[in-house]
Amino acid sequence: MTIKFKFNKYSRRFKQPLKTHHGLWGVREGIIIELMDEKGKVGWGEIAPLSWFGSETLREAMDFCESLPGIITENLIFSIPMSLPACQFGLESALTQLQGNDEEIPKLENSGLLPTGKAGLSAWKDLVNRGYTTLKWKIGVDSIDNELNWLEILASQMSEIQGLSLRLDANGGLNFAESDRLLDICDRISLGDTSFKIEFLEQPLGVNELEGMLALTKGHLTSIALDESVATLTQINQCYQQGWRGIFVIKPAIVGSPKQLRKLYHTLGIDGVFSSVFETEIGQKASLQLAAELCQSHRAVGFGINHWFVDTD
Ligand SMILES: O=C(O)CCC(=O)c1ccccc1C(=O)O
Ligand SMILES: [Mg+2]
Repeated sequence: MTIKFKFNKYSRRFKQPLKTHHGLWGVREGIIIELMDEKGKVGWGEIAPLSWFGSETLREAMDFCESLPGIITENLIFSIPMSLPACQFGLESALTQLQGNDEEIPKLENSGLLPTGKAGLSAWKDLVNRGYTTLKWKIGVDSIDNELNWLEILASQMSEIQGLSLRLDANGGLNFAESDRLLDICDRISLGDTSFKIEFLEQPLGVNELEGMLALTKGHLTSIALDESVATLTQINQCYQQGWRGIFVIKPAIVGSPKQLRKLYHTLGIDGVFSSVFETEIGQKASLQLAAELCQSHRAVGFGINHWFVDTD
């Protein structure tokens, strides 16, 4: 079976740049893949690299696409190297759609992403009005004292509505002492309230500080989730081997081959939270199908990001 291969670069602007410890991000660029079989059936896929998170760069993904012939095979798709994880995802999910193995977009509980910093305080209510009960707020950007103050305010405001929970994402921007202090406060907030919970703290320390994060899990009630440390399948495996049994954030669009992710997920039996990389609807659909298939927990997925784009909502 031969498959026609086409690709197109896209660019989408955010209403406001996303502020994280990695800096400001204002435009999402990626590649849309179109595969066509001999009968003219089409399958769409998306390559949405995030090089500051550990995937290949957009340039490397473009070079790879430009190196491919106009007619490819299934074999080629399953031989894309591990060094191009976003390309593995994009072409494999396009193939899945071409072969008709994709289903409807499943309805999963979603977490809404708040603007970073003080802006989160005036934005949470709007997201709750849109139906979100889990929200995520980025930290590790301002001074720890400011952020801890805002957290106390945000938590006390949110706890006035029954059944809400909050995720914190430091994007590796804290040190051990700051994380320890923050976790103490999170524990106290969650213990003191029967209805409001801080679900987890995501990636408090840097990518290579697994030992510190293992140490932080001891002595705190609040869970820790790895994100940047487990951006790719290789990293998931390494962190598991080094003893991580906490939460793993899985960003399907950059983690690598869906086929290999299925295998690893089942072998390790991990507690995963599936999350977006600001991909388009095409990448989101393929990611959410994987989340619905693999995720056994009742954790919300992190795809509440469409309100960030200029051309949606
Ligand atoms: O996970 C979510 O809930 C939203 C997505 C998100 O936070 C994110 C989106 C793009 C790049 C990095 C991250 C991140 O989790 O750090
Ligand atoms: Mg994160």
